[in-house]
Amino acid sequence: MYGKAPGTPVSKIENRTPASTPGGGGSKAKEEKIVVTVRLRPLNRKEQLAKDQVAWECVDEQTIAYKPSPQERSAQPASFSFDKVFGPTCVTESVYEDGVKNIALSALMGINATIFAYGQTSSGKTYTMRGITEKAVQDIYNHIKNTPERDFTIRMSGLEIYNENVRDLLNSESGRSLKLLDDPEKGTVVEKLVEETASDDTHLRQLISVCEAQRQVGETALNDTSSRSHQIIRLTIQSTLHENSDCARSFVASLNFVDLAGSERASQTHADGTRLREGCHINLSLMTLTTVIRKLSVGKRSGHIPYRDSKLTRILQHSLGGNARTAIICTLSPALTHVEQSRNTLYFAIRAKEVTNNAQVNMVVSDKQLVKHLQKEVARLEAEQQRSTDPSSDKDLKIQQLEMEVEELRRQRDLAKYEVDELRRKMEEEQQQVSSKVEESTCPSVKKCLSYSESLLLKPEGKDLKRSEKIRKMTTLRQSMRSSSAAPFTLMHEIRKLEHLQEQLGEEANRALEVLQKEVACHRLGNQDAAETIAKLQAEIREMRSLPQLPKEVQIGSVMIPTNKSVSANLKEEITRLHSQGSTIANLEEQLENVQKSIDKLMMSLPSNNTPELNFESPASNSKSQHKKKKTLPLSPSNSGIRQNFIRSPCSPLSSSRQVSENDRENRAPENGDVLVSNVNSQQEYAKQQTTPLKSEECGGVSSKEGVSPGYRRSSSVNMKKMQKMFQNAAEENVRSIRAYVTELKERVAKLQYQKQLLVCQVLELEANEAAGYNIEEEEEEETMMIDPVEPQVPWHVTFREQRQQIIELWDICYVPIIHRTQFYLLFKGDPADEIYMEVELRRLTWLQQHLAELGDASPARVVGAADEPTVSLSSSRRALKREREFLAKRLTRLGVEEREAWLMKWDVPLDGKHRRLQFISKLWRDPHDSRHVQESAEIVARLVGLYQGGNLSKEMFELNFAPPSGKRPWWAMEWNQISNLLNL
Ligand SMILES: Nc1ncnc2c1ncn2[C@@H]1O[C@H](COP(=O)(O)OP(=O)(O)OP(=O)(O)O)[C@@H](O)[C@H]1O
Repeated sequence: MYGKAPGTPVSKIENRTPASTPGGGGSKAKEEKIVVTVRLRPLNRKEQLAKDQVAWECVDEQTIAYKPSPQERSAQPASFSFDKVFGPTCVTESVYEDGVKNIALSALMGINATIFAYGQTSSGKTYTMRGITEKAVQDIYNHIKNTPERDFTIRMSGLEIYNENVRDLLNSESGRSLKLLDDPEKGTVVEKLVEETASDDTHLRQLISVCEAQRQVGETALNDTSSRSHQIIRLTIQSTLHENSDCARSFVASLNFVDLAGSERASQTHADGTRLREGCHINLSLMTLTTVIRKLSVGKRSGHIPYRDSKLTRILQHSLGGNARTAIICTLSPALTHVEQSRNTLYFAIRAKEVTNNAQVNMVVSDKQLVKHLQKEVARLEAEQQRSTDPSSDKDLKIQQLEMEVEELRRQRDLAKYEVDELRRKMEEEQQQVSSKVEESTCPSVKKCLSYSESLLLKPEGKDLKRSEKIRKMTTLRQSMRSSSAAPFTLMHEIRKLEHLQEQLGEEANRALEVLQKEVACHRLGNQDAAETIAKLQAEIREMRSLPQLPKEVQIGSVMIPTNKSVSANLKEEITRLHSQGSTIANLEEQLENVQKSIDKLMMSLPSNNTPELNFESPASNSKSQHKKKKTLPLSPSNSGIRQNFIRSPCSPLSSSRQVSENDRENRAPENGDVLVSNVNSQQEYAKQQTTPLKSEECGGVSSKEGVSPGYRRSSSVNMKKMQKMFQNAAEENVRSIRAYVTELKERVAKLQYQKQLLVCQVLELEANEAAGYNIEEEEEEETMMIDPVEPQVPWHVTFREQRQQIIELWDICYVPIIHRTQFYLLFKGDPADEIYMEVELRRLTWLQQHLAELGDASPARVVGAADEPTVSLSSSRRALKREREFLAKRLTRLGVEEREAWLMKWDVPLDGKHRRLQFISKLWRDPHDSRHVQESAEIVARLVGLYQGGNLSKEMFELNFAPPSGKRPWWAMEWNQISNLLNL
């Protein structure tokens, strides 16, 4: 998973700075120099036994200084400064705490981190990295324990690069070399590398120790357990806020612990065979690492950075000038014998200090998290929209209120019904009493009056009886009654009043029901309970209204108004009794008023008052059956014209709205209520109703025929069925529109969801493109910068020294003939004009070294198209070098005896040895890390081959014109294009 982790899927990364980013966190990518620390170990046992001297001392917490011997006059710098320097007495815990902890723990916050140990063999890299890894694991799990709000996942993998082969340390049995793949999103990926998820810290430690056990270790002269490979332990740490949180993103970062193999000299490690080959590979990759660091140290625009020249730099590309925080611990041996190696390590460290990284917080959104988050969001939006548009919650409340109102109405109705019954009963009793009394003592005039009245009431004139005549007769009757006695009239009046009250009550209840029904229909569509309640209530009210009314005909027709005093007194008594019932009536009125108020309140609470007009027309064919209903349910509002004069709820808006003007009443045909005595069953009445457009049906019925005036229509009776139908239709329409709206809302939510997904996809695509674009740009930049390099910040003489050192080491590794070395060494001494020669030599050697490392002792390659060109392989080079040394040994006589012996003594060659010359010559150019030795070797070789004589040294001999070779030349003197051919580039 190497590719997965450092380059956490680029398309899913978002640059964010969490509140608690270690190291202060910056916005987006944060530029930061690599942190470089130096650790000087104590002299080890071998060094102590060899009575080696301590060559270095830690001057302060940031400075390490070379301690030259009194007789030594070195041109090399004496002290070096770094972020932190740890002396021989410092424990690993301090190195961790003060040097790398901060960087290691960045990985917990989504920032990639890498910790390297670099140094010569046996300087203490493995020793240091073990301790550092252990401390970091401990801290990581402590952090996890103290951060319960996040879920952490730690995956671990381990690999080693041995002889430029990548091996899986968690799956070493496979034994095969893993391939490196280039993923445009993830960077370099190690194919099929095993990655284990650590269940806890103990498990993680076990996994790490498995890796360490699998690592290639060998014995060398300097270290019994020398690491022969570069080891990389990688932890991938991912953390997410808990499920219930709204955050859909996770931090993800990799933390690399890199224990490099030590740089070493074959002569010091006495490497041979396998060790020599290992050393060759180790040095090659360390050389590339050095070159990468050197190039990065002068700025990323300093040209091509050769990450791809070694597997180590390829895998760690992110950590070297990329998206990671990096710490390098350079380990040093204090021994004087290793001073040159230590110095080289310090030069490397100084370079590394200049490298800038761009670490950023890596956040990923997993598909699962994204879907979950979007689902939540959609649900939230749906709920929000429903709340704002669908009044169902209010509706429920209103339905509840309505149900309570219905209940209250029912109660009041029962009460009213009971009181009406009571009244009716009492009235009947009164009636009987009065009748019997009147019969006993009726005077003829009264009888006449009553008979007149009776005839009037019982035999109505029909439609040709003019209203004015009727009124006139009524007035005459009343006047005569009044003149004879006011009591009977008052009684009659009271009776009418009572009757009217009853009717009014029914009417008001009827209206209330209409309103209620509308309400319920509107607010609780399809609510069976409410519909049933209403139907029941309606039936009950019908029943109440169909109760035998105060029988007007009988009541009035049989009344014999008494003329004598006793009768009058009796009547008065009765009237008083009736009056005493006023309170009952008042109660009724009050109750009605309450009902009215409740209804009014309901009306007010309606969302809108645009109640449909009750304008229903019935087909004529229905009129007969409707008429029948009318007989039993005479309580329609249209019947209340005159009754309004008796009782009116003064504060009822409904009542007032239904007021019919006196003129209207005068101009229309008489209604049921207009006649004092009516036989609604009579054919006449039936016929009258059939022809009167104003006739309407009670409770179920009709209204009128076509052509009636709107004003009248409004007051026409309500066809309940039709009304129900209409309400039902309206309700269905409402349901339809609400459904349509809900569907639209759902569509909008779906669209929103889709748009969101689209957006996420676009963002991912954009990021991917950006990542790809960045790489292209980077490549282009690299190309451009090769043509137009930016001024290096490091002074030329420093660069020159480093390059020369690299060249010298490469000569050694590649078995380059020593005469060539000598010539080059003596010619190029740091003149700025030499830069190009240095660069070419370095490149040429680097490629040769790589080629030789790959080829090993296999069949030598031949220059393409040139059968007579020299061939190259490690063994052939070694043989050629041997021949050259033999040649030089013969020339040793060119030195004077004295001088020769002095050299032999200086280089510990016995003066009387049989092969002393060859022995001496074999020591030439043997230690590329010892500058004094290199200098002396060059001087001697120059003397032996006469390089100083005749000024035969010319820079041009190191041709740069890349022209095809003329004639045979040694392979090491080939031009660049020849080497390219050789290497099949
Ligand atoms: N700071 C130290 N204090 C005490 N002993 C140390 C210290 N550093 C290293 N050593 C010891 O020195 C020896 C060599 O150390 P180590 O194996 O870590 O070196 P190395 O740099 O990893 O070598 P190589 O590159 O050959 O693997 C070991 O025995 C180790 O215990």
